[in-house]
Amino acid sequence: MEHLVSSWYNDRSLPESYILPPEKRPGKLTVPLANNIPVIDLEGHDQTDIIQQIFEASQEFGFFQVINHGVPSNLMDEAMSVFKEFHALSGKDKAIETSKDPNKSCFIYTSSANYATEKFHLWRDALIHRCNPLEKYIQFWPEKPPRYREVVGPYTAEVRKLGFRILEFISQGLGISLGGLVGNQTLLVNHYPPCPDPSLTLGLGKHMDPVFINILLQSDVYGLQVFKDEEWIVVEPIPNAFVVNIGFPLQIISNGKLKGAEHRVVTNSNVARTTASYFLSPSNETLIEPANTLVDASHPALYKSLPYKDFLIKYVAASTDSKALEEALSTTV
Ligand SMILES: O=C(O)CCC(=O)C(=O)O
Ligand SMILES: [Fe+2]
Repeated sequence: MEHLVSSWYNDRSLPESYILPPEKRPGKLTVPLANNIPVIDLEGHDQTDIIQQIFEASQEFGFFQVINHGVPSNLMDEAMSVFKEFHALSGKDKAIETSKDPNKSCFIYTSSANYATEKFHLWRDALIHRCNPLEKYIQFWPEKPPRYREVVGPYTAEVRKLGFRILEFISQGLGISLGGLVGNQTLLVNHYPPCPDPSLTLGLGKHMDPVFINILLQSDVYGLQVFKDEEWIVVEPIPNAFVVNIGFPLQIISNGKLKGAEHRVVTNSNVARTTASYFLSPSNETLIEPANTLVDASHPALYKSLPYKDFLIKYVAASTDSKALEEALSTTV
């Protein structure tokens, strides 16, 4: 675990292997707050209104935030505390706590998971584990910090409910049913320590998520940005909100109606940032293809059809280059 950024970053300048080529550097670190992504109140409106707002945000931005979403705020705070405590453990403890499953349903990595082969590294450590069914996977989760399982069990159960509820709203907006297509449900706890030079590196490079949706707890530290109309816009931290984003498989299934938004994470030099992504992914056999009901003579299928497991192979091959992925899957090139 000697490579984990949190094991060595203190008092060091940025090692060369973290310096991005000029065209990949973050550029302006302060980006405009105007034109920010929509904040949707899940309590304050009738269902039709909520569906409409989610649909419009998913079309225009591929991103929105939700408030009054039903996940208790004390559970969100406690989960964030244990996530931070986990990343504050020694490298040795983190290695022990994430090696309980020989099938690797829980593990820790740094940068992009291709540490050994990548051209440059990213300023991030990540804990990842499966969440559902809970009885199957919880035995492989960390036992340090001592409250990890006790807090993260109920937290993931609540976020899962919220995720399915949002997927149902999206289903209704599209007129198709997505809930039955969900396979893996995964928690990814990202940690970005304070960085000696945020202008030269990134926490996460520009990417689209290869999942249906991500329900993100982003804490109170800025860092997440969305690429829209050739500009980076900030996803402002809002107390007790979740950030939701649409992944590329939903862009395909919706035949381009919804947007699998590109996003990235910038670092900062003052404080550590910890975030937790809860991914709802399609099952391996799900055909990732434009839904029949969304294809007609005036809306031809924009994408080829392939099972999710093969989609993932193409996703990995494109190595976060969304244009290459679009080209690999498009019917028109
Ligand atoms: O840490 C963040 O703000 C975003 C994380 C993210 O994009 C991801 O986990 O895919
Ligand atoms: Fe992401």
